[in-house]
Amino acid sequence: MTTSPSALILQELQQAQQVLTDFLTQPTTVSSIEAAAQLMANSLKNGGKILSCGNGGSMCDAMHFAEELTGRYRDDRAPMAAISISDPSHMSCVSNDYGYDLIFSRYVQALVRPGDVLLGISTSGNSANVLKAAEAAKAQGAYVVTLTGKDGGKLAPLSDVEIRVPHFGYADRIQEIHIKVIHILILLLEKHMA
Ligand SMILES: O=C(CO)[C@@H](O)[C@H](O)[C@H](O)[C@H](O)COP(=O)(O)O
Ligand SMILES: [Zn+2]
Repeated sequence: MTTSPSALILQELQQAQQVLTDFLTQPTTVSSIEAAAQLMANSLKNGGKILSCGNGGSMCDAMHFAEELTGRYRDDRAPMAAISISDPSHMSCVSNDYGYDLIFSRYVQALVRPGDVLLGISTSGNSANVLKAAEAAKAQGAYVVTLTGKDGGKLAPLSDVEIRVPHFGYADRIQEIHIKVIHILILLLEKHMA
């Protein structure tokens, strides 16, 4: 029996609601978002910057995060120092010459300085290029904030602050929460920096 479009729509929305409820009731959720915003604000106040990275939809989230800091979120305010690792010419060069796993870490090595923050986004917590970026950031003396899913994967132990969506299904449900967290982080950063 095939599912009707209306049943499918309801099923998708209800599942999204359940994933949000599970995230809300997870004991670490509020404190981890608060800690991530504090870490980022301290870095910016000390002249640092935030780099963000991820694959596929999570690259779009990394770009979304950075552009709302350099550009604008809700209201007018001073720009904040953030950049997503998403330059296609850099990514094609590094994947062609060194391998796809190094596209983010090489950028981190080039630009990240002690006290900066890397925001690594991975729904599985296991994408090799995000893991290598986190390792490179730590080696440069920077902090690592992560948005993960499932059990946090190998990215969890590399994180100074991990914000995890404990959903074990498809990536899209996890990403839907990640974008909410990204907007909350920006809201908190604006309060810290005001
Ligand atoms: O946007 C989506 C799924 O919603 C996809 O493009 C997804 O981001 C890609 O499959 C990524 O490669 C998944 O990587 P990750 O989240 O496991 O690190
Ligand atoms: Zn998607």
